[in-house]
Amino acid sequence: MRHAHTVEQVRAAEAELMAKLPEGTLMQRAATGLAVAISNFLGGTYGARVVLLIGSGDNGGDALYAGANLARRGAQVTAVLLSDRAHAGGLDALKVAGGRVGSTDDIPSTDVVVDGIVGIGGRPGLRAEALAAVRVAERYGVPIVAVDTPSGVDVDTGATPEPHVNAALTVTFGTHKICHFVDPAATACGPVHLVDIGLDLPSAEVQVLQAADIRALYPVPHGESDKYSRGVLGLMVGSTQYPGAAVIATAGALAGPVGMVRYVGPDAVANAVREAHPEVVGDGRVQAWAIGSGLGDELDIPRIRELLDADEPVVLDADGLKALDDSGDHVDVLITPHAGELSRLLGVDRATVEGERLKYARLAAETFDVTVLLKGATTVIASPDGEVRINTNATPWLATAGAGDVLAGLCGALLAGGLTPLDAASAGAYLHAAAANLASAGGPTTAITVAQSLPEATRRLLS
Ligand SMILES: NC(=O)C1=CN([C@@H]2O[C@H](COP(=O)(O)OP(=O)(O)OC[C@H]3O[C@@H](n4cnc5c(N)ncnc54)[C@H](OP(=O)(O)O)[C@@H]3O)[C@@H](O)[C@H]2O)[C@@H](O)CC1
Ligand SMILES: [K+]
Repeated sequence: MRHAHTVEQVRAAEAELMAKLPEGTLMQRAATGLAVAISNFLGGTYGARVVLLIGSGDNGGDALYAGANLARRGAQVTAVLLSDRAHAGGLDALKVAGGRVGSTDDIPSTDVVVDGIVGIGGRPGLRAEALAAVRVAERYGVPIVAVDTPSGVDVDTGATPEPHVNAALTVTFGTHKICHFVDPAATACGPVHLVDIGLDLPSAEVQVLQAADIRALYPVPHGESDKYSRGVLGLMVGSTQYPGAAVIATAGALAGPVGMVRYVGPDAVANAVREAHPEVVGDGRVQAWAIGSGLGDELDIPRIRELLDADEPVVLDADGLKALDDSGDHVDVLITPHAGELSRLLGVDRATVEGERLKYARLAAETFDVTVLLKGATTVIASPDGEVRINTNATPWLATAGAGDVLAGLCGALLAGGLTPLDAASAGAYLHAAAANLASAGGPTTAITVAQSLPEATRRLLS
């Protein structure tokens, strides 16, 4: 599992550790790890040209000491000072090692720009001098390695309301920060390399589950299992208007860990579902419901509300979200909106939700007392008790019609298999993305191919 802590948590852990160590130790650890990462990024240091963008704080200090390290190993290192103040010890170390102070004129011919403008002490946005330097790097296509965080992003929310650095690599220290995982800031980080500096941290605000974590959650059948004990999922999806949604959501459900799938809907749609999936049966007792994909105008809001209030857990998606209200106990409900659907639920515009995905996923979880899976390049999952998980393994090729129906069916199957809404959402998002990676292999794919790739993605996870 990977963890992301808030700035406040990092500052507290840093203060505790600094009190036990000689002054400057943490910065030396950070700078050494940064220098190694930059050297690896460049494929060597001898003769490499490095420009450091230096702000007024310790983020600049990290960059200056790393620059000194690289200069000692044969790099030509130039610091561009963007403020009246710069970390004095770091600047001395750079000069002693043979580095020099230059200007933005040095940027076009450099191999890499190191963003030491601001880190966890920064406010969103870039001041004029910093912005001008970053624009030169962008214009000349010079890659930027960000120190700790890409300057200008909002570290604790992942929002990017103003201009910011877009990094080719971010090198961070001690722990991940929320901006490393939550879009749009996560995209601005590029790959993130974590340098351990020995911080002792409390439990994290945000977690990213890895393959081993998902494997441990997945409901694997055993010798005594039968089709009922593995879980039965009811599907209330698709309509005469959108019969394909039913076929696709069923494919997602059948590729999950259920023993049986029941379909409830118009006869014509049920026939289409059974033609594609003859193993599907009709109405009866279930352990969980997946409701909503492709219901169109045929959704029966009173019936959906009955199911939301019943004991069985529910995945509520797409048109079904219209039945959600903020009264009642919905802790066993998982909703799977995209930003547009979440914006309608909360009465804010879509761009606002897209700009602050973590904030609005949490708000919806709290308002409706549900677990929220907010779909996107990085998926944000927020539970009503405040836990947050991010899924980061998706491919942009997954943005294709019907992919959400596969996810709803799969999450329903995981709920019917006995997982909590938070775990079902985590495993569902992870496996959906893993299947999409297999289906796409770097090219276009379809929702049905993603569903068909789920068994292989699951086999690879479990083996
Ligand atoms: N914590 C740890 O464990 C460790 C931390 N370490 C490192 O220290 C970094 C944090 O350093 P920090 O506290 O000195 O703050 P930092 O981010 O350099 O900002 C400094 C000043 O910049 C200014 N400023 C603000 N916004 C701005 C903007 N948009 N554009 C331009 N300027 C802006 C503002 O000052 P102002 O100019 O407003 O007076 C602010 O006070 C951390 O990210 C990591 O790299 C490691 O060395 C080791 C372990
Ligand atoms: K930075």
